[in-house]
Amino acid sequence: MLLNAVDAALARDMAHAMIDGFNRHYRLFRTESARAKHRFETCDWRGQQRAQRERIEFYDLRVRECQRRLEREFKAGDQPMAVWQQAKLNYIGLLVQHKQPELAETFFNSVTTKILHRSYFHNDFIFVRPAISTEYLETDDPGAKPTFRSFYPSIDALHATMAEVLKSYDLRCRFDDIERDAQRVADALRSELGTDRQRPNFQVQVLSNLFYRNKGAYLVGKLINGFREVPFALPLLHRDPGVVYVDAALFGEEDMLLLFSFSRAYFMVDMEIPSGYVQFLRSLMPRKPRAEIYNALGLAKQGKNLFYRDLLWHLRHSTDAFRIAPGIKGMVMLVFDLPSFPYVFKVIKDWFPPPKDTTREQVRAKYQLVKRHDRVGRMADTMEFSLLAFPRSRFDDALIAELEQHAASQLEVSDRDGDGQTEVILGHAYIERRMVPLNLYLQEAFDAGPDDAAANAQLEHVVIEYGNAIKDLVAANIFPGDMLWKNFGVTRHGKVVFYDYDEIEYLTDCNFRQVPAPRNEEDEMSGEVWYSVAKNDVFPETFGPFLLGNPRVREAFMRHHADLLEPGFWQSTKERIQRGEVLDFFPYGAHRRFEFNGGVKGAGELVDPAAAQAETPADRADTSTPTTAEPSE
Ligand SMILES: Nc1ncnc2c1ncn2[C@@H]1O[C@H](COP(=O)(O)OP(=O)(O)OP(=O)(O)O)[C@@H](O)[C@H]1O
Repeated sequence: MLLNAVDAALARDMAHAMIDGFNRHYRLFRTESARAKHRFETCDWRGQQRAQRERIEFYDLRVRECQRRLEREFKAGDQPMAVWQQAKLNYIGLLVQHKQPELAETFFNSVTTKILHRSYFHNDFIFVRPAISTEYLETDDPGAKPTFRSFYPSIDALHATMAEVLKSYDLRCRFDDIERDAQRVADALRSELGTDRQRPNFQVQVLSNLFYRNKGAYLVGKLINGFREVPFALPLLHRDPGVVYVDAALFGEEDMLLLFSFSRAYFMVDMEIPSGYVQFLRSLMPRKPRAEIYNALGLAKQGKNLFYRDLLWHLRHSTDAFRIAPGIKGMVMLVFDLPSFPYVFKVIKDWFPPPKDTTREQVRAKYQLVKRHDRVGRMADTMEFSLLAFPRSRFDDALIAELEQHAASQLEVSDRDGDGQTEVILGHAYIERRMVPLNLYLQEAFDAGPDDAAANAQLEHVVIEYGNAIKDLVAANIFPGDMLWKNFGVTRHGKVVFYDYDEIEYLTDCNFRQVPAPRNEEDEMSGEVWYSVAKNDVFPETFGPFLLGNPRVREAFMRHHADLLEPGFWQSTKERIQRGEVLDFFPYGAHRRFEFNGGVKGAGELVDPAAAQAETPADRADTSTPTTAEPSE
């Protein structure tokens, strides 16, 4: 439809206002991410954590600002479809030379749906698929570093190249001993190559900016030898304030997946061309969806947008049915999944049976707390959706009955968009990665019987992991509240991760108490709690009966984690946090540290099985082993 001159100018101005809004957003996002370097250099750990938390809010603030401007200056909500269509076309024109076109498209969607959602439920104005390609995008700024850089060492002089690489980041810190670190990294790289001979195409490629998270900076790249590519990441830590060293060399897709896990805080990286970073990272982790990579880089809305596209695509190419998730049903959350898709969908129930004493708002606040908190590799990240629509034909009847019974307020079964298909529309839902519920995982080991060595090893491993998960959460100031096995899941890497957030509290808000001695025989024989209990009182000695009914589990647990049943452990951790200690949680075990094993991958596992399991050595070794996570103050 042709627009008159006034409307054409309006559409053009709307597109400009929209891109101004996005550019302001990305400038602030990038500046905050770039400042991570200075915070790392000056050991400003509290500042780093604060910035990580606060950056999460940036997007919604900028979307609201832009929405207000469009409504105020252009009465955008009242404009006819033709103006919106033209505004979108103009916007596409503005993205042709843009360096973050995919993010700008998502921003357009966010602002547009906010303004138009009341007027048009079904609208054609958003970017359902990308209009602008991000392929081969690179910086035009002659002074800027490209997204990644290549170095061409010889296999025997790898250490010299690695020293050059380490220096190239211009960190305003002194390396403790750069020659030693470069040598260690070169040795580790060579040992990864094994007996492979050097091929003509032998190079090291590294992303041009470091990845910052909490107390660490990570150099990410790959070694290429002929057709073989070895992904690697080098964690840099401070030995003393201002003196840094390379703590370990992480290799291969599995190590990268742990580094970029959905259960950790988002990285801060200064990226002019985020799609270039994503593409490079994807070459290191081909099985990780791009949605999750964007998430890990703190670009959560892009992650969510891509996830939703992946979900629609998956639905289009699968035929299985949504079903109630395996495991023990929640009292607060109704959980379902699609067997062919590796995520679960969680809807808050309309009411909660006793002893649950919470509200929908409180549950949402707890999920929000987790989103903003450092998840330390032990809490699953969630994406929050409203008005999620699925074809009714993909739901089994038992699940619909369950939704009608427990979450009717969130359920609509209708053909709202008038396309002739009945849909299930959920008012609000969380989506998170699917894991194997720990109770089911343990049951498999029980079913195999006590003589099955593999099952015994599996049992021991997850019991150790379970205790480690709790200790990590506790060190991060999180009291999980409900620690039953069913509230934890086991990831593909055998890691135990917590996912039930409705009862979590800050550790510092809890009061850990010893069970008082019985006053008389009546107290002693009483099956009831005879002593007074205040709201946030916790009695660690009472955990045992709930958790350790199975003798095999009990035996393994008591061998590794008996301290969890003593109030002293909890109290002393609480005191450390109250003293202001900032602990960090590193995405690799103690056995991977150069100073622990000389940098040889796989060595050390035999030295101390418990430490080898541990990904955060400091926190459970607060007394003995050298640590990677040291208190900052
Ligand atoms: N990420 C996940 N992967 C696999 N299964 C999951 C996941 N999250 C939840 N579940 C399944 O759904 C069940 C209920 O989930 P969740 O613990 O979040 O609900 P809840 O209502 O908060 O539980 P509770 O009654 O213990 O408070 C779990 O016991 C588990 O079986």
